[in-house]
Amino acid sequence: MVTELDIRPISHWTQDEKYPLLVAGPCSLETEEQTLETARLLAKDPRVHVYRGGVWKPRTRPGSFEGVGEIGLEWLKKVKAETGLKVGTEVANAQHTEACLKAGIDVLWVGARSTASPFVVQEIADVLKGTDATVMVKNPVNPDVQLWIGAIERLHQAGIKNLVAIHRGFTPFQETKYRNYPRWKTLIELKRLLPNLPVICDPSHIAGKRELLFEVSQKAFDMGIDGLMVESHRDPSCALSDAAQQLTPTDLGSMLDKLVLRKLHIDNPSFENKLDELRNRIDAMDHEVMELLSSRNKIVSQIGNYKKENNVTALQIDRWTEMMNNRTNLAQKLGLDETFIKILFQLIHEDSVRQQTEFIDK
Ligand SMILES: C=C(O[C@@H]1C=C(C(=O)O)C=C[C@H]1O)C(=O)O
Repeated sequence: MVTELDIRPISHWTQDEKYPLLVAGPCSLETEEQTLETARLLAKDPRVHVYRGGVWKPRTRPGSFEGVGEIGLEWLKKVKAETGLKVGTEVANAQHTEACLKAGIDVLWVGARSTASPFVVQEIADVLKGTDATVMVKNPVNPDVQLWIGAIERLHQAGIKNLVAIHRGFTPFQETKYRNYPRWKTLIELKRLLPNLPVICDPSHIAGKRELLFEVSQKAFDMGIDGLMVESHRDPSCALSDAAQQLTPTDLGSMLDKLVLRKLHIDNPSFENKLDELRNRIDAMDHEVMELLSSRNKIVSQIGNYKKENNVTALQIDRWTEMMNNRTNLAQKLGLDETFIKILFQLIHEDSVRQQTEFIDK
């Protein structure tokens, strides 16, 4: 179900119509000096809106650097006073949230592990009730769009209107080149279900390494993302957390220079006309594809009928294997992506078998 939540655009709280939103800063605040020096370097770039810095770090296993705690909020206050940047940090419970409200932290975000826990999100929302806080919600660690939406709804029910979702990738279940694999189809689904929710991308947690940051960020802009949250440290080689994925403020600037920003729409009638013409052709083709699928289905049910009369199984594994080989060869010849064709025919085949078993067992 598509829901129209009363969510404000990012420009409402950044007071800046110049998209995209850029949130940058170290993974963790380590010392007052590191906090301020990194902030001074980042503040030189007018593209940076919010200075981020982790104060309470949710670490996978105990024993690693778990953040400096509340003293970090004092350092963020100094950053705000000195540079004029908005400041933000991650909150993972009611106590963190209260401390941030007291310190006047402008932007709070809920981390991926917290988003996965409705109790945690609710406790944060309860503290924020009645405030005009700005809250960003990272995707849960698993690609569950409803859980992500649920967290956003809990905050919205508490009256929070400055909401932003952050795509930071999902925990991989097998070896991938990413630390957390990006799953653009989950993002597309989120945008479909909550059309007015701004969404930004955290390429640092997706990439896990500096070298991949550019390609992930560009892909995010190609998908129409509203901004980026990027980890940046004055000297990443000495960072106490996420050393491999942070950029110096200078390298962040160079990366931003190279990124091509794209708009959802442009005001150009001849572009619109050409697009309409091509989209009409796609509509006609999709129509034909569906008519062909419907005709295919009729043959599948005729075959189902014969199978029932002759007590033959619905699933015919030899025929299916032969078909798969034939379809993937054809995909190659036609320049179609083999994996896509495999998945497409798996779906078609699954549906045929479902139809036939339902009919045979009736
Ligand atoms: C249609 C049939 O039944 C099943 C469905 C198939 C299909 O959708 O093409 C192929 C093999 C069978 O597993 C058939 O036996 O040919």
